[in-house]
Amino acid sequence: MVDSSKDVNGGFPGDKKITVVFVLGGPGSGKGTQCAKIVENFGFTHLSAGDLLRAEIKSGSENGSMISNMIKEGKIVPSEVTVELLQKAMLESGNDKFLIDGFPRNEENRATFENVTKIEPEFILFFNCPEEEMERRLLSRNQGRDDDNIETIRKRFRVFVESSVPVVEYYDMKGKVRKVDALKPIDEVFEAVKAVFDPFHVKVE
Ligand SMILES: Nc1ncnc2c1ncn2[C@@H]1O[C@H](COP(=O)(O)OP(=O)(O)O)[C@@H](O)[C@H]1O
Ligand SMILES: Nc1ccn([C@@H]2O[C@H](COP(=O)(O)OP(=O)(O)O)[C@@H](O)[C@H]2O)c(=O)n1
Ligand SMILES: [Mg+2]
Repeated sequence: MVDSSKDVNGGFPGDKKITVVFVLGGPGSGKGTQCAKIVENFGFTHLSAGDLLRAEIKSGSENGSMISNMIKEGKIVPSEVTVELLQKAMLESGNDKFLIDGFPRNEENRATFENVTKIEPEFILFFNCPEEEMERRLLSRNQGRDDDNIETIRKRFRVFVESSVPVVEYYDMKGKVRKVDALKPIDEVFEAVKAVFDPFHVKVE
């Protein structure tokens, strides 16, 4: 018998509704920082595409050196790799609500996720931040990342403007973008983030 639920639910078991929020914004805009706070306050699982790719390098996967080279150059890793990692993490989590951070970063990311999972995001949380502030934050992030050097940062900003902003514009045309001023202090940014999540009644006590 053909299980048609697979076609409408991205391979997730049964007909459980899957809620996905894409969290976008330039490098250093505060996506990871705010996602951690959303997880503390609401019942979401945080999946950072960049973290999953870095974990894949560490695991000694055959794609490791390709991923590592692309990250050092600030380039976007082929979508089939990233979408597979995201889908695996979603299934393993057992949750039905996901913050997908740093994805989709280009049209190919967006189309591949849509084709593979058939999931349409609930909304896009977008952190708006000037480049000079993002540059300052990245240069003092101190997480030992190979790509937080000024040369790679400039490349990442360029990729953001050329490839990622068009994805945000695509969703903006659909009325799905919730834009937040990310230049403010962390707690003030989170106040604005909470206002975006509250109407969705997803808070867990
Ligand atoms: N609103 C903020 N004001 C000042 N610094 C911030 C703010 N949000 C995040 N940071 C800091 O900036 C750096 C980048 O934040 P991060 O959350 O890793 O951004 P992203 O995931 O978008 O690259 C981190 O060192 C973080 O502590
Ligand atoms: N969807 C994605 C997300 C990240 N990446 C790669 O991972 C790098 C770091 O992404 P990240 O989201 O951790 O970076 P930040 O925006 O958090 O600083 C990107 O510059 C890309 O090289 C990717 O190829 N595809
Ligand atoms: Mg991040």
